[in-house]
Amino acid sequence: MTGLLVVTAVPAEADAVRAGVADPTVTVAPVGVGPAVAGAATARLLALAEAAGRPYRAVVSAGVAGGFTDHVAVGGTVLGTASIAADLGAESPEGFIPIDDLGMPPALLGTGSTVTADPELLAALRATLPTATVGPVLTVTTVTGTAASTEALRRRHPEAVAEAMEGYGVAVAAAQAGLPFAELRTISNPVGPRDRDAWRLREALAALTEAAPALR
Ligand SMILES: O=C(O)c1cccc(C(=O)CC[C@H]2O[C@@H](n3cnc4c(=O)[nH]cnc43)[C@H](O)[C@@H]2O)c1
Repeated sequence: MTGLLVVTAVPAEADAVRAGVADPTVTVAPVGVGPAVAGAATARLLALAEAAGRPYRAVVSAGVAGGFTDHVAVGGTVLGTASIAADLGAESPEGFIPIDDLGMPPALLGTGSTVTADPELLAALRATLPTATVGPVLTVTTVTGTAASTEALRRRHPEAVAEAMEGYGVAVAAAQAGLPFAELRTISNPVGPRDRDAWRLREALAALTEAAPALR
């Protein structure tokens, strides 16, 4: 039976998702932190399943995230409409230039800096998680930790609801395998100046378990 592949960064997130998933066809795999390792590991899992004659039918990147608090509170649940590689591009004296605007040949860009969530998969998740906040989720390779970089991200992506470190990488792996993709996050901390005391990891992992039955 083909199933859904849910990838998390760390084992604690995978355990939280498994604790709530009821569907036996769902596979939950912790694949590592950051878009490169998560993307490569997801691509490998998809290829292995395909070679074994049991291809996955869709991929979800799940885990905790920082929330843009004008959109979502700590402890809240987020569904991504798109996963955006927010720091993929070039700096300039005039500001950040996304990779899409650097004039590269389209064949070198792949999906560009944005992968849109699969509309049907997103609609199914929204139907079972009606209170989730819905909007773009940024993928960053450096956790935002100053007021200035938070403001810069907000200016460039006013609709973004959260930032995390894997979604875009997982999304590219899914896109290259021709599979539907979505991102599900629960908020462990506000995006803003670094403050480890503001972290609510336990609450975010509990919220992940509560959201997990939607993964089916
Ligand atoms: O030491 C810190 O200041 C710090 C702040 C936020 C996150 C971290 C991590 O090491 C967690 C990375 C891990 O969790 C996801 N995540 C959670 N919150 C955020 C965030 O605000 N910005 C980016 N990623 C976040 C991420 O997907 C990673 O898997 C350390």
